[in-house]
Amino acid sequence: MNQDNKQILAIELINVSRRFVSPTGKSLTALRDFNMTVGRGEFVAVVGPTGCGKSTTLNLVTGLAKPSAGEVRLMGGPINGIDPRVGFVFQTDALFPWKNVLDNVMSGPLFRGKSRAEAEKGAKDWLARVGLSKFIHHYPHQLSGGMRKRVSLAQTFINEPEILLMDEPFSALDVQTRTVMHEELLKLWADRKASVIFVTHDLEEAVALADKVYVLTAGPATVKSVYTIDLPRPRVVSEIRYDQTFIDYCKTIWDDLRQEVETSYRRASEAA
Ligand SMILES: Nc1ncnc2c1ncn2[C@@H]1O[C@H](COP(=O)(O)OP(=O)(O)OP(=O)(O)O)[C@@H](O)[C@H]1O
Repeated sequence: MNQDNKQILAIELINVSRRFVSPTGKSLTALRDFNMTVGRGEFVAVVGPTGCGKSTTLNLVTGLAKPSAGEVRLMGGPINGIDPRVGFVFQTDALFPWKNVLDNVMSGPLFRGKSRAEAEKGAKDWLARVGLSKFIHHYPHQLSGGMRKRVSLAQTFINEPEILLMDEPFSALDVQTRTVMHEELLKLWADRKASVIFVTHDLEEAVALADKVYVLTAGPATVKSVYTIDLPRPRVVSEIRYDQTFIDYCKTIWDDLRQEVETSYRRASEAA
């Protein structure tokens, strides 16, 4: 990558608004004057109260949705539909239940025109990296939640995404498995340094993983504050939570986020 390319931002949301029309015909503004930038290789986490507009932000970056106003840019250019440079990991697995683990991971490269031999070699390599070599002939229903999530990571990383969008990918997992998955994700990410937007409700997860944490306001979401997380890498997620700097970041950001969470709850109870 030459110097000029490095300076081009991976993702830009510039003065973006996104409005929806509800089934009753009422207009709802989910995002308002929203600005966000993600540099090349940067890991950005997004936190905000429930229903504020976090997933809507990701949908705009996928190209599945268009902004009502403003502009979304990827790698310095406009978005034209679904971009092959973008990978996704969501809360629910996108695994094909009728395919075994190997075939699930091979499906992306095959779709992108790789030969069966190449796809199989790549899939086996990635499954080894996520510790699932012994399970390649298993079907998704024969795996634990953590193992399925590992398959999802292999399925995503095999396509070598330059941009990785993650929407609460680990929220359905138990606490211990989540910590293991955090470590795995950071290891996979460190090798290739995709540019990441990671949406989560879990502030500690955001601080442990990210270079920057965006705090969103209660809906309509706009950016309330951006924190740079100056914790050294590589990070050991199971230990970082005892680090005083980590605790200080969590406290400071929670003070900021709590006001928005309270606003959101107050509005919900007024509406009820
Ligand atoms: N397709 C749609 N049509 C109408 N309203 C929508 C649509 N998608 C989202 N919304 C509304 O936009 C707002 C933001 O939704 P969004 O899913 O982005 O929030 P979120 O922060 O990701 O929520 P959560 O924290 O619960 O996951 C919500 O009020 C939601 O009801």
